[in-house]
Amino acid sequence: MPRSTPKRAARRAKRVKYSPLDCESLWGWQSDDVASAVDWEKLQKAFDDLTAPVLWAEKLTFQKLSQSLPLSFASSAGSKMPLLSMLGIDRTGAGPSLKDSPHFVVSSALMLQASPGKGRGWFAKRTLEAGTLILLERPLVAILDKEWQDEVWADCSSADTTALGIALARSFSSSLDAVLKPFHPQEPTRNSSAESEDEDEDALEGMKEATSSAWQQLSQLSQVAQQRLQEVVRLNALGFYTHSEQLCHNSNFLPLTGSGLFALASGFNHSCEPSVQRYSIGDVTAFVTNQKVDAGTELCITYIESELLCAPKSLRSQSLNRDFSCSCRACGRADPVVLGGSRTFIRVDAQVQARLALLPPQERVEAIDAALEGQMDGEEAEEEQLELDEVDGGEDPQGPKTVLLGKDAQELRVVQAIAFMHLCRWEEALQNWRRLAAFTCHHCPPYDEALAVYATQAALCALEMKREDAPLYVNHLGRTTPLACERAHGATASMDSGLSSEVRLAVEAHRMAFGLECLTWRYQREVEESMVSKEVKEAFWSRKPSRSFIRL
Ligand SMILES: C[S@@+](CC[C@H](N)C(=O)[O-])C[C@H]1O[C@@H](n2cnc3c(N)ncnc32)[C@H](O)[C@@H]1O
Repeated sequence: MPRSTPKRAARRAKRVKYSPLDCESLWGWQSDDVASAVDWEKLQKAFDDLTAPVLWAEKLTFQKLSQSLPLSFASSAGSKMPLLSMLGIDRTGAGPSLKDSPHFVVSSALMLQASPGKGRGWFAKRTLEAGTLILLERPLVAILDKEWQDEVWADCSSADTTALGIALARSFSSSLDAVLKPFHPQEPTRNSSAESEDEDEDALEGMKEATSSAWQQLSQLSQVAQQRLQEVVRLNALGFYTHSEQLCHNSNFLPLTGSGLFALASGFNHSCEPSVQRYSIGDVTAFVTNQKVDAGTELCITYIESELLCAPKSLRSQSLNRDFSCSCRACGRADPVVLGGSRTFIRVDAQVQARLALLPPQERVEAIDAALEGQMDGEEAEEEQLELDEVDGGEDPQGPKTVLLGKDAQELRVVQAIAFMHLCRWEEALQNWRRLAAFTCHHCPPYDEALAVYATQAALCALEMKREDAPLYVNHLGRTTPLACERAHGATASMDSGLSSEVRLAVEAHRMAFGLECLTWRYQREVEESMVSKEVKEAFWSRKPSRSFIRL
């Protein structure tokens, strides 16, 4: 794709109108029960309206997105809270003129307090059950990835935070100090550059030119203010990604991927064993406990991709790349596999997956079998030479030189499971989905969203197998006659006991990952675009147990 020149990018940036935001006037809702306080129907309808037109993503900007998705209340139980009061900051003005649209809904069980060795952090005031929605927040400012993808510097590793920094400076130019006040770091940190050594030099140069021209437009920003702003963004920005884990249609929502600065959520510290996970609907980001959290315990999220949490410690810390080393329980344990020195990692990224997807399904199945046995050739795999820190036990001379990390094996098994479904090999597909789910249960944080996705696909395959076995069903490749439909309904009633466990697992995993029951609207396209038959899709929805079914 042709990249625009820095001059053109700067001209375009000039045209975008940023409305200044003032933290004094921002407010939200504090409630004992966040999930019941929010008007989900309204949010879902607005999301559907936004994404329904064929070219909905054309010209979509963060500003348009945030204006399109309302955060409103279904119940009036709770109280209005100014943002700054939530952050424990005294307000200077005569008092906020609270604007109509709220920025967050936060649980009354949350408390921001000092966390030894980490600055501040969010703690639970009372015991929280797993699957509790504790915070729903939209960013103070954000930028969609598609808004800077044409820039010359788009390939630099810190491009997203640079873009966010510029957007922040433009939005808050009049009151930047006040806006940045609550954010870490209060003092400049040493490792202020996140640029990696192997960056493309042209891209880096382009980024420097473009950003310096953008900063020049913000002439009121002193060098010190610029540095503070860049640090705040680097250490607090959170990515958002709508429907990230979904397999069949996740690319439909790629334009909703971006980075934002969240005033309340930036109080969460990192752990490689996080007790809180997050998901987004556009820029509205939800935080949910994934385990029971006792009163007085700190609530942590992960700053790295959740798939990487099962990778060796040294890889986790390379990916973290912040102003601290993690000393969570997982980092205190020795890695189960001894790795040291130089290893070639087979990296299964989106390009590798796309290349595999181009193979006919049977060849794809075979290529992945070979890859899982460590025989992936350079055509299919991106190889990456990584120097690992020695971990306990030193280097194992017998150890493999080529390593396929668990998270990458997972990616391959997903592609293979989909290939099995293409081939109507439901039993093998089911085994893959179950294996994926089992790995997620053992190695990822509890109730990772991936589990809900794998369990959904497993349930669909199980239904499909049952359907093919049952003589009363017509083959899905043939036509369904009214008689067959009638008989099929009789058959599905008797299938309940055997299959409800697969479907129930999917529903339960989903309920816990999201902190609410939104299966139908969140997973509709995932199920609709799955390769199973129409009857199975209908059976899946009709078998969805009611809430009373679900043990929390
Ligand atoms: C988004 S802020 C989190 C809130 C921050 N502690 C505060 O006081 O505002 C991120 C910063 O918190 C600190 N931090 C987060 N997790 C940490 C951890 N596990 N150990 C030590 N410091 C941590 C680091 O300084 C990091 O750059």
